Amino acid sequence: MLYTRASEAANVIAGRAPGPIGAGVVLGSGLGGLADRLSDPVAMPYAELPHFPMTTVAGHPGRLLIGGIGGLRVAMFQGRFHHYEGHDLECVTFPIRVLHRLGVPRVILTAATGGIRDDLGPGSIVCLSDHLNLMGVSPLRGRNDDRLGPRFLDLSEVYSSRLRSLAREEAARLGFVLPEGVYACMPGPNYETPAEIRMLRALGADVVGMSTVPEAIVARHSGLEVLGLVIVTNWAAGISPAPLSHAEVIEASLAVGGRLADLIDAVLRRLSTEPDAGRSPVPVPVP
Ligand SMILES: O=P(O)(O)O[C@@H]1C[C@H](O)[C@@H](CO)O1
Ligand SMILES: Nc1nc2[nH]cnc2c(=O)[nH]1
Repeated sequence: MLYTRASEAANVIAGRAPGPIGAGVVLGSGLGGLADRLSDPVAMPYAELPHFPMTTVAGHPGRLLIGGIGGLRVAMFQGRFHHYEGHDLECVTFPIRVLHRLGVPRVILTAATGGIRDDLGPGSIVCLSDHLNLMGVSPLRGRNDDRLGPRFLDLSEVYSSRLRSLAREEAARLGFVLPEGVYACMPGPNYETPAEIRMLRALGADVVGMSTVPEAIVARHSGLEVLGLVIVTNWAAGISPAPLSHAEVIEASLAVGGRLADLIDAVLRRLSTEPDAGRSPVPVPVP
C-alpha cells in the first residue's frame, strides 16, 4: 500500500537524517548542482532507500540530500522520475508522498522547459502561476487512501500565491524580474511538433515540459504548499531555429542554474525566518 511504502521510506530517511524538515526541493534536468548550497548534507542514493526506483535520464543523478540553508533543514531530490521512463504516476510522485510522511510543509518544484511565450526565451526563469495537465491521466487515479488526501481535490490554486509573491520579492532583491507563466505538461519523451506548440500557445501555455504537474497535484493532495520555478532551456519546437536535444537542455540548465540556485537559496532563507519554519512533525512510524 502506498501509505505504508511512503512511511517506510520516510522512516529510513528520518533515521539517517533526524529532525524536522522545513522544505523539499525537486531538482529538474541539469539542476542537481543546486544541492551544493546545502550545509552539512547527508546524501542518500535512491538505491539505498526503500521503494525508490532508479533514475534513468541524464542530468538526474538519483540522490536525496538533506542539509541546511539559512537555518532551515531542506530535503533536495537530485533527480526525478518521469512518466515517459515507463513509471506509473504513483511511482513518479513517490518522493512527494515521502515528503508528506516526513511532515514537510512545502515543496519547490524545478524543471527545464521549452519557451512558448514571446518574452520567455532561453535563460529565462519563470515562476509557475498555473498548469495544463496534458499527460492524459491524473496521478490521483485509482482507489483513494484518505490518510494521504481527499478523493476529490480542489486545484483552484495549485501554486501558492503567498510563495509566488515571496519569490518575486526575492528575485527583485537579487536584481531581476521574475515573470509568471502557465506550464503545459506533455507526456514526452519526444519533444513537440510545431503544430502542437501552436496548439499549446492557443490553449494558454507559456512554457512546456514533461514533469512537475503530477508532483504538484500530489503535493496539493498531501496538503503541501507548492512553488514552481522553471528555467527555459530552449525555444519550443517550430520557434527554435534548430532541432531540440536533451544535451542542449542540460547545457542551458547548467548555464542558468546558478541564478536559479541564488533565487531558491533566498526563498529558503526567507522561509527560515517564518515562525513555523522547520517545525513540521517528524514522521509517524509505520503502523
Ligand atoms: O525533469 P525535467 O522536467 O527538468 O526534464 C525536462 C523534461 C525531460 O525530462 C527533459 C527533456 O530534455 O528535460
Ligand atoms: N516537452 C518539452 N520538454 C522540455 N524540456 C526542456 N525543453 C523542453 C521542450 O521544448 N519540450
